[in-house]
Parts: sequence; structure tokens; C-alpha cells
Amino acid sequence: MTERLLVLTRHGESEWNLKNLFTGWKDPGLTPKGVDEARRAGRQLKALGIGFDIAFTSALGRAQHTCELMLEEIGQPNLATIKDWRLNERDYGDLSGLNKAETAEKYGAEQVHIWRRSYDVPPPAGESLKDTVARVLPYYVGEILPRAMRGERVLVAAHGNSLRALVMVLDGLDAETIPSMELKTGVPLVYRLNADTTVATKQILEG
Ligand SMILES: O=C(O)[C@H](O)COP(=O)(O)O
Repeated sequence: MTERLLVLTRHGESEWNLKNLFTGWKDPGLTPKGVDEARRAGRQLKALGIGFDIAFTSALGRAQHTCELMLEEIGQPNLATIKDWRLNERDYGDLSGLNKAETAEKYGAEQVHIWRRSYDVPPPAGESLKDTVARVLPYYVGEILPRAMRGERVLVAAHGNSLRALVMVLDGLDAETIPSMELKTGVPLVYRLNADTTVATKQILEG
């Protein structure tokens, strides 16, 4: 039987995650903890006997480095990896670089939660999750899903919100339930898909 394996992993902790700064399309690197998280994710997958035929990541360094470290730990350091901006984190617009706690003090915790976790309310000059879905989903359907459907084992190393966009579709979440869904850094989501592209099983490899 064809195995349709799709593994999604948010990048390891970044330098701006540690400083509690809105990051979006800015390009800080991983912290030492983020490097450890990425390597641990690779080791967890290897322990399950999971390897890959193709990897996808974004145009941002924290995701690319996470992908490289995971593949190194799995023993596939030279695996073909496709880097595409459509998997980038949601653009946080004018909030990029601002401290999240200070922003909450200035605009209110509720407003910041809405900017961070709602479906269709964008941060100032940034992307809403709905905007992010509008670029991630077509890329998934056009470039990633066909490979999984023909039995290629696929790794996607990306970002908290570009992956929330994907998980929303895979898990059948809606605008009311997506705000409560968060993805931890460096924790692989292991999906196996049915022939009709729906989700057969999902495993979250908590640290
Ligand atoms: O871009 C960022 O700030 C983080 O990677 C994700 O931010 P969020 O968890 O506030 O959406």
C-alpha cells in the first residue's frame, strides 16, 4: 500500500523568538536552543524509521537551517530541498521587530491576540492568516501534495503561521477554532494521508 507521508515542522527557536519580537519576514537565525530543537526533531524522526524523498522550506534562514539540521540527524544531509517564499512566515508588517509584550501594553492584549491568532484580521500593513492561507494552500496543492500522493515522503520545515495555515486545512479547523491552535518550535507533526488527500493519522512528536 502506498504510504503518503507528510511531516510538518516549525523552525527551532529563533533569536527574535527568544527576545519576544514579532518576526514575520525578517530573517534572524536560530538560537543554540533552536539548533538543539531542530536536531532533536531529526533524531525523533530517525528513531521512528522515518526518512524523506524531498524537503520543502521557506526563503527564510531559520526554517532552512532547521531543515538542514533535521536532515543531517536523519542521515540525509544532501536531500533535495525546495526553498520557496510561499512557505514564509506570515508577514507581520509594521509590527515586525516590535516587542510583543510592549505592543500588548500599547494596543491591549486582546488586540495583539487578534493580530496574532485571528483568521481574517491582519496586523498593520501585514498579512492575516487568511492572506497566508491564500499563498500557502495553492503552493501545497500544486507542489507538495502531488508528491505525497504518489508516495514521496515529504518534509516541510516552515513557520508558526504558514504551517497553521496548512494545519487549518489538514485538520479541518475553521475561523472559530484556529485562534486557539499554536505550533511549538521544533515539534514534528507526522501526517499520513489517504488516497483522497484527507488525513488518515496525525502524530505530534512532543519533545
Ligand atoms: O513571526 C513571528 O513573530 C513568530 O515566528 C510567530 O509569531 P506569533 O507566534 O506571534 O504568530
